[in-house]
Amino acid sequence: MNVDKKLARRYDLIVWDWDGTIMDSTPTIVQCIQQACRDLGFKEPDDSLASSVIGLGIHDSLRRAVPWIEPAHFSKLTERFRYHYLAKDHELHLFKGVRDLLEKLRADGYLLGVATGKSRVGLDRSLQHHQLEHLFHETRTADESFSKPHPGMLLELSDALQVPMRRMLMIGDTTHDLDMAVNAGVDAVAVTYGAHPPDTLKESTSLAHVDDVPQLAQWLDTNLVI
Ligand SMILES: O=C(O)COP(=O)(O)O
Repeated sequence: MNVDKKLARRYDLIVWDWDGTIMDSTPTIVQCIQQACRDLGFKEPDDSLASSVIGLGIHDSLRRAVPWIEPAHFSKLTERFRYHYLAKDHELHLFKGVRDLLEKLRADGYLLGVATGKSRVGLDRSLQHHQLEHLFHETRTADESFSKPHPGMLLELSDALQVPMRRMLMIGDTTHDLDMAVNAGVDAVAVTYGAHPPDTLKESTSLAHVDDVPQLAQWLDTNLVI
């Protein structure tokens, strides 16, 4: 490898959000939240409210999506959500072009990580199903670490891979991802093809907003090096 090129890199570690950034899962998560409410006879959140909570981890997500129900009902609601999500999990697909992009970044020598609101079991199942495990150096899930927007997952990735915050880049589709990056002092790029509407993302701090995977690849190609 060309030493000059290595020295000119702006980032060493690229941390990815999972749902809505790598995995095209927003509509499914929204439907499962709504179906879980219907199962139990609760008023369901509309699409916008249900989408807004994606990424916060299952417990915080449901509490924010369905604030009108008694706390005692949340464990049952969580169980119904999991039931519906598990039935659909294997039908979900990656956003077109993401696999190639991850493979290229890995081949170019970047460290790759995941910071997700998913559970460890859910992330590992998805990594395995899509045969992506070999691409990521470290992953963090909200149930084993900290929920977004707490910076804990990024701090742990920094520690585990020995990469300072200023050498990390976060890629995510929600304000929760971008706020986590701000709280950790990490640069971020927003993708607008996931759970949160572009207008909401544009109010958050990030280096750029990209509308699809080819645009993301183009942005990375130009901006990963100085
Ligand atoms: O809340 C979820 O399950 C999705 O989590 P993520 O968007 O942080 O990957």
